Order: sequence, then structure tokens, then C-alpha cells
Amino acid sequence: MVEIHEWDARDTVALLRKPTADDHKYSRGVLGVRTGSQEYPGAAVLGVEAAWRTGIGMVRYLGPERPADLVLQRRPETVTAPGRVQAWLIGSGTDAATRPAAETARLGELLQGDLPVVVDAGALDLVPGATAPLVVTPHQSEHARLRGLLGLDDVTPTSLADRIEAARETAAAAGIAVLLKGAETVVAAPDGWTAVVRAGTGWLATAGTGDVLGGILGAVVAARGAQRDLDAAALAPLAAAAAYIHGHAGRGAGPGPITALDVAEAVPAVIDELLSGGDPAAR
Ligand SMILES: NC(=O)C1=CN([C@@H]2O[C@H](COP(=O)(O)OP(=O)(O)OC[C@H]3O[C@@H](n4cnc5c(N)ncnc54)[C@H](O)[C@@H]3O)[C@@H](O)[C@H]2O)[C@@H](O)CC1
Ligand SMILES: Nc1ncnc2c1ncn2[C@@H]1O[C@H](COP(=O)(O)OP(=O)(O)O)[C@@H](O)[C@H]1O
Repeated sequence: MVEIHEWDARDTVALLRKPTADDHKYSRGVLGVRTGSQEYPGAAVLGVEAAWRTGIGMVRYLGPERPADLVLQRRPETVTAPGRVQAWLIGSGTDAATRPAAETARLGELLQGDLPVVVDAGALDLVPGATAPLVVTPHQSEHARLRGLLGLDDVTPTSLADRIEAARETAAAAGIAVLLKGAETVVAAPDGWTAVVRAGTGWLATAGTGDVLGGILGAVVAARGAQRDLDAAALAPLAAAAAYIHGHAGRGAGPGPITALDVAEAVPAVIDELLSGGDPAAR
């Protein structure tokens, strides 16, 4: 029988770290971000905001001009010059059908590199054949499309058991970590390790919350990547931690209707509670 890990606060805090007197911005992790487009500039703003709010040394935003301007308006601390990073976040707010050839080539280089890459939305088509350590963050419909590209059965599972089975199969087939979004988020590693994260609220079903999740995960991966090398198996627990933080930020942003930016703004309180030994699930 498959063992499914119920992800909790203790699992999450074990992957977080409070900065110490020895830290400087580079030791805390640098996230490189190539998200957003002319059509979806807001997704870049949401992901960058969420990455900063998760606690990271630096965010380098290297996307197109329009989203870059909006990112800087919201977060002038963001660096738009290229340089060393410990992880990449790509795809949110982009569409494979309108992606410029030069951007496809640049993303292809990242996906053949050594650094971990969080792959969302419009970059999921580039996953087959990638060799970098990857964690993908599809919703149900994106997952079905990705499975089709990988030559897997593209039926859309609806029960939790079927979603778990499908995510595990995708992870094993592609050799990647899979975070399958939904009311219950399923995370699978290529070696079969599987977790379910039950942390959210139905109010998270609103535009842009997935882009926020990408930023949280990118920051968690870059922070961890500044301390040690990460393979796809190591990325799966980091994905579960990000989903846990995201879900509780969604709850904390409420109780009523929330927007994606509210979720990003609620992240620091969740991180602080976790690092102070608290359990957001007990609230
Ligand atoms: N403010 C912004 O700039 C925003 C940009 N976004 C970007 O918009 C682009 C398109 O994203 P979409 O998800 O709309 O496009 P998709 O083309 O992936 O989704 C279209 C179809 O997928 C299904 N679907 C969408 N979300 C689902 C879910 N959570 N569960 C099950 N089925 C679902 C629906 O049937 C929908 O008609 C992405 O690049 C995304 O990052 C969105 O995140 C919304 C906010
Ligand atoms: N009904 C729900 N209950 C709890 N969480 C949800 C629900 N619907 C969506 N979510 C969460 O909200 C986020 C939505 O992401 P996504 O579908 O990519 O939206 P977008 O593309 O608009 O950013 C995911 O993290 C998902 O797990």
C-alpha cells in the first residue's frame, strides 16, 4: 500500500531557517524569476511579492519590460540585473503559444542547467526532456496537458486517490517533483514519496493565488539551495512546505473574501508563527 504523508507544521518548520548574525543577503538565497508577459503582467508582481514575503536574500526579476516596470513599482528592492541565483521560477503569467523564440531558448538553457527550477503555467510545455532538478506546479487542467506531453494517459482524475496516483505517475515518469494544486494539494517525488497538504480555504479559488504559490515555493527553494545542493527528490518536501505556508496564508488573509495579493501579504505572519514554535492549524 502507498504511504501518504499528511504534511503538517512540524514538517514545514524543519525546512525553514531564521537568519542569524552570520547571514548576509547572498547566504539567505537569491531567486531568479522569469515570469509575466504583456498579457499577464500581474502574475509577475504577485510571484515576486510572495517571494519577498517568504523571506529571501534577493529576488532577481528578469522578465519583459512591462511586468518589470510593475514589479519595480510594487517592490523597488527587486534587482533587474542578471547575476548569480540559487533557483529559478518560470512560467507564471506566460503562454507557451505567444512566448518569443529567444525566451524559449533562454528557458531551455535553465532547464538543462544544474540549478533547481520551479516550473508553472506557461512553461510546463518545456518539461519533457529537461535535465535540471524540477518541481512543477500545475492545476488539474495543466496537469492533464503535461501528462499528454509526457505520453501519459491524460484523463482528469477527480477523487483524491486518483489525483495521488496521477501525480505519482507523472513524477516518476518525468523524474521531477510534482505539486498538483487543488483544495487538497498533492505532492509527489520521483522516488514515490508522496504528501497531501490540507491547509487552505475555498477563498483561495481566485485569480492569481497560484502565482503567489509559485513565488513562495521559489523563495523556499532558493533559501534551501543556498545551503545545500537540491535534486528533484529534495524539492518535493519543499513544495509541500510552500503549499502549507500558502494555504495558511490564505486562511490568515481571511476569514472572508481574499485577493491573491492579500495571500502574499499574509505569508510573513505564517512564517513567524512557524518559526516561533506555533501551529497555524491550531488557530
Ligand atoms: N493577474 C494575472 O496576471 C494572472 C495571470 N494568470 C496566468 O494566466 C495564465 C492562464 O492561466 P489559466 O489557469 O487561466 O489557464 P489555463 O489555460 O491553464 O486554464 C484554462 C482552463 O483550465 C481549467 N482550469 C483552470 N484552473 C483550474 C483549476 N484550478 N482546477 C481545474 N481546472 C482549472 C478551466 O477549465 C479553464 O477553462 C497563466 O499563465 C497564469 O499564470 C492567472 O494566474 C490569473 C492571474
Ligand atoms: N477550492 C479550493 N480550496 C482550497 N484551495 C484552493 C481551492 N481552489 C484553488 N485553491 C488553491 O488556490 C491556488 C490556485 O492556483 P491556480 O489554479 O494556479 O490559480 P491562478 O492560475 O489563478 O493563479 C492553488 O494553490 C490551489 O491549491
